[in-house]
Amino acid sequence: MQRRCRKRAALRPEENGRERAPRAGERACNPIRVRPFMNQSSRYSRRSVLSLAAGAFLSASGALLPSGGSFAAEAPRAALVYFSRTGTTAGLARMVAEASGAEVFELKLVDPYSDDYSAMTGIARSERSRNARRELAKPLPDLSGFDLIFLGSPYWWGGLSIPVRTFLMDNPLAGKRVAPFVVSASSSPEGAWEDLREFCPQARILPGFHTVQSAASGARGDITAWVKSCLEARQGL
Ligand SMILES: Cc1cc2nc3c(=O)[nH]c(=O)nc-3n(C[C@H](O)[C@H](O)[C@H](O)COP(=O)(O)O)c2cc1C
Repeated sequence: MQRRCRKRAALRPEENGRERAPRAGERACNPIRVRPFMNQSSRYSRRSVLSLAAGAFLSASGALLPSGGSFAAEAPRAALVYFSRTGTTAGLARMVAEASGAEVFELKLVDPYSDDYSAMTGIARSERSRNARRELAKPLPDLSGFDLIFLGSPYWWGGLSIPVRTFLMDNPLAGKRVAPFVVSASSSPEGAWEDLREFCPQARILPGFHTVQSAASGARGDITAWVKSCLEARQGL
């Protein structure tokens, strides 16, 4: 896992931040496709009806499958919510989605920030100091059917980005397991984990993943291992 930790005093944006324009296709995350359980032309033999009935009974009674997972734990109930301004978090989100099969929701702004870093960074800093919101474009993710939420954000001014903070103000993810991943130019991610504890006091926050921007494109191995640990944590609860 990529970690480059500095003291909190160093949690400031890089003046000549090494942001870059998103690469072609970087925002195109693929939502999971759910295969229908059975197609219309399937024939319901007596045997298949019996095994369906047995499955329903075992599921209702919470019995375990031979693999060790319960029927409920087999269902894809992971979602991925992220914001990315210049594409780095989006690239990580794509890796997380591929490793987890999570359904992907990208947060977008009604009034996006300027592409010019120096023009927008002071605005974001002021928003953070005022605990201000930045309105999100609809439709917003409906996470009611999910129990594990991968949450991706760039690191802004010592914490989560304003759009992710805005999302959490309205969606504190109570009762969910939250698996955060954060990318910064150089700072330690501690402020992001602190934000999460503040905004999601009733969520179970799993150990997060952090990388610096310059290492993000090479993080596939580390982030895939992290996703696996989050999925295992989900099954154990
Ligand atoms: C408003 C703003 C504030 C930032 N603050 C920090 C910071 O405190 N520490 C840091 O290391 N990087 C900081 N950065 C750099 C971003 O974390 C970094 O460029 C990140 O990769 C951007 O992710 P994205 O491409 O998904 O938008 C900041 C960037 C912006 C735009």
